[in-house]
Amino acid sequence: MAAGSAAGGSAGASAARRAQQARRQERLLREQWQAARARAERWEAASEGEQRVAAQLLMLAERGWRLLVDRRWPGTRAANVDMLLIGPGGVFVIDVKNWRAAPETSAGRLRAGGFSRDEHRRKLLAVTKAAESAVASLGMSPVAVRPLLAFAGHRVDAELGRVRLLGEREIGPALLSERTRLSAESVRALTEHLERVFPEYEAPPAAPPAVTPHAATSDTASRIPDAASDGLFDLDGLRDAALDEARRAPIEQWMTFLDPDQLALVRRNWAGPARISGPAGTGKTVIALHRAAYLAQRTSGRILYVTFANNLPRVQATFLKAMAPAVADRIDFRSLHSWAQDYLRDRGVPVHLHKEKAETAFSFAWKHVGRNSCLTEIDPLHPYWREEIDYVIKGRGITSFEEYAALPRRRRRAGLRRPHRQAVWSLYEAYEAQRTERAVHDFNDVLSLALAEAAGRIGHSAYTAVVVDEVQDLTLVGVRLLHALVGDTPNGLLLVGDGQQAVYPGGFRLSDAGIDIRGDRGQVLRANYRNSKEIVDTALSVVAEDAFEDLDGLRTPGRRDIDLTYHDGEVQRAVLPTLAAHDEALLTALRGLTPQELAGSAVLCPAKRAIEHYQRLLTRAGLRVCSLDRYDGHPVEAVKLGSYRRAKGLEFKRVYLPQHDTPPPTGAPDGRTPAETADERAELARSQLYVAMTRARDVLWLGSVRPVREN
Ligand SMILES: Nc1ncnc2c1ncn2[C@@H]1O[C@H](COP(=O)(O)OP(=O)(O)OP(=O)(O)O)[C@@H](O)[C@H]1O
Repeated sequence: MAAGSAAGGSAGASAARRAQQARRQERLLREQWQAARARAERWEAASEGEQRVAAQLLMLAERGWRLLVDRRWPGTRAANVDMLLIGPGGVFVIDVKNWRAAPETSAGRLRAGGFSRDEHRRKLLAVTKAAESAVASLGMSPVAVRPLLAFAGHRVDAELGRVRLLGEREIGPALLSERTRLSAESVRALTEHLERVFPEYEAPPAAPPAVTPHAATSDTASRIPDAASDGLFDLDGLRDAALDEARRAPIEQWMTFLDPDQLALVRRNWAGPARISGPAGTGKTVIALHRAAYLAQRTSGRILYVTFANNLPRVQATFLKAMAPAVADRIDFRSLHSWAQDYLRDRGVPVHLHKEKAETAFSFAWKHVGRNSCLTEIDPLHPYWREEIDYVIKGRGITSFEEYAALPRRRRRAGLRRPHRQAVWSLYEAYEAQRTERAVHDFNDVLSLALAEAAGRIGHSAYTAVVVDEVQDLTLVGVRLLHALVGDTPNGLLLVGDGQQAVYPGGFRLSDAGIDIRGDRGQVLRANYRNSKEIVDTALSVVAEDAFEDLDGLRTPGRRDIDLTYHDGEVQRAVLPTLAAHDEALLTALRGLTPQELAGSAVLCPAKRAIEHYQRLLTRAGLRVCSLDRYDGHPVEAVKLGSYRRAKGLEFKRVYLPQHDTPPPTGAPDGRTPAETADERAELARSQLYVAMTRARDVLWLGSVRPVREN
C-alpha cells in the first residue's frame, strides 16, 4: 500500500512536470514560428505561397536545420534548385510548387488539373542525383538524400517512388518527425559543401540567404504580435513532432555515412552478378542494405533481399525502414524458404511441406536400408546421413547415382568409397519413396520445385534485383533459384557472404551454380568495423587451424588478415568450478547492467537445451528475456537469448557465451563417433562459436565450467 501511494505521488509529480514541459515547448514553438514568418516575409521575390512554405522550413532552421534557397544546379547555366534543406533528418532537395490544382499521383506519375506534370518529378530526381554525387565526396550515402515536392496552398502527404509530396502545413511536422541521422557538426560540414557545389542562382532582392539556426528572440516575437493566428500554424502537429524528435535516439552512423570503398560498392554499375565477401564485421550487410535502397531509388521495380535465417529479414527490414523509408515498401525482406513457398503458391504449384512427416519418412528409410548397411562403419548415427541427403544430394540438386558417385563432397570430411556412396544412394531412394508415399515435401523439395518453375522463365520475375545476404548458408539449389529470378542482367544479382561463417554442413562453389563472377564483380572486404583486436584474436584463435574454401573456390587460411578500425571491445573470462557457480557469475554480470545495457546484451548458446536452461535461469532471476526468434531490430529492454546460429548477421554491445568451451554431446551410444565425422562436427561447432564471438562489440563474456584439480 505504501509503495502504491508513493508511486501515485511520483506519477502525479511527473505528470505536472510533463505538462510544464509541454507549455514551455509550445511557447518556444510559437516564438520560433513568429520569427520564421517574419524572415520569410522579407523574401519579396517569392510568391505568397512560396513564402508560406519557406516559413515552415525557416521554422526548422530555428531547430538546427539549414536552408539554402534558389541555388544553381551544377553543370548548368540556367537551371535552378528551389531549396536545399540540411538538418538532423538528412538532406532534402526541395522544389516548391504554387499550383492552382491539387497534385495527384496515378500509375507512378505526377498530374494536376487533368494534365501530366511528371516533368517536375523527373527534374527533381535529376537534381537529387547531383546532390547525391556532391555529398558522396563527404562519405554520405545516397539513401540519406531525399527529393521533396512542396505544394503551397494544398494539403498533401504522399509518396511517388522516392519523391515525397507534402503540403505547406504538412512539411514542417513531417520533417521534424524525421529520425535524427546527422550531428550538428555534419549538418554544418554538409551545408558548407553544398553551398560551394550549388552556388547562388542569382541573388533575388532580399532573398533570405543561407539560413542558419539562431534562437528566437522576444524581439522578433513581439514584432508580429499575432502571427500564430494566421491559421497556418499547426501547433498540434508541430508540438507532437517536436516531442517525438526529442525522444528519438540518433540513427546509427552507418545508416548515413559510409567509407569511400563502401560507397563505391553501393553505387557501382555491375555488368552481371556480383559477390561481396569478407570476414565477420567488415560491413557486408551494411553495404547490401544501402545497395538495396540505392537500387530501389534508381528503378521503379521491386528488390528481393533474402537470407536463410527466419529472424534476420525482420531485423533488416526494420533497419532499412529507418535508413531509407521512402523506398522501404519496394524491398521485400524474406527468408528463402518462406519466399519460395509463396512463390509456388502464387504460381499454383501445390506444396505439402511437412517437416515431421518427412522426418518419419527418413526414420523408416534408415531403419530398413541404412541402419544395417556399411554406412555405420563411417558413422553409426543417422544425422550424418540425413545431412548427406539434405546438403550433398538434394541441396545440390543431384538426381542420378552416377552424378553423386563422381561428386566432390565439399566440406565433408569422411571419405566415401563407391560401396558407401551406393549405400547412401539406396538410403536416399528409400527416403524419397517413403516421402512420396506420405505425399509430403521437405525444405529441399520446396526449393527444387521453385527452381523448376523459375528456370523456365529466367530473368522474368517480379524483381529487378535480388540481394542475398549470408549466402554461405544457402544450398546450391537455393542460389540457382535466386539467380534464375534475374539471370545475368546488369546489377541483377548480388551475393554477400563469408565462407568462414558457414554453420551448415556441405558446400558448393558459385561456378557450380553457373554464376560467373568476373573481375571487379568479386570484391573482398578487409576492414572490420565491429570488433576490437582482443575480440577478433579470441575469435580467430578458435578457427585458426580451419582453412576453408570460400564460394569462389579459393582456399583461405582460418587466421585471416583483417584491418581493425574499432578498438574499444574487451574479453571477460569467468572460469568456475561448478555449473551453479558459473551460472551465478553470469547472473551477477547481468544484474550489474543498467536497463539500457541489458537491452544491448545477448546470451548465446550452442543448442536448444542450453537455451532452455538459461531461459529458466534468467527468468527466475527476474531478468526480462527476449528470444532472438522474436527480435525484430526495434530496441527492447530485455536481454536477448538464442542460439549461435540465430545470432548470425546480428550484433550486440555485450555478448555472453555461457559454457562456451563445453564440447557438444556426440549422441553416440558409447560416447564415441568415428574420427572423421566427429572432426567435421567439431569444425562446424568451431565455426558457430566464431560467429557467436564476433557478434560482440564492447564486451565478450566467456563462461567456462572447469572443476578444480586437486594435487
Ligand atoms: N562506414 C561505417 N562506419 C561505421 N560503422 C560501420 C561502417 N560500416 C559498417 N559499420 C559497422 O560495422 C558493423 C558490422 O557491419 P555488418 O554487420 O554490415 O558486417 P558484416 O560483414 O555483415 O558482418 P557479419 O559477417 O559478421 O555478419 C556494424 O556495427 C556497422 O554498424
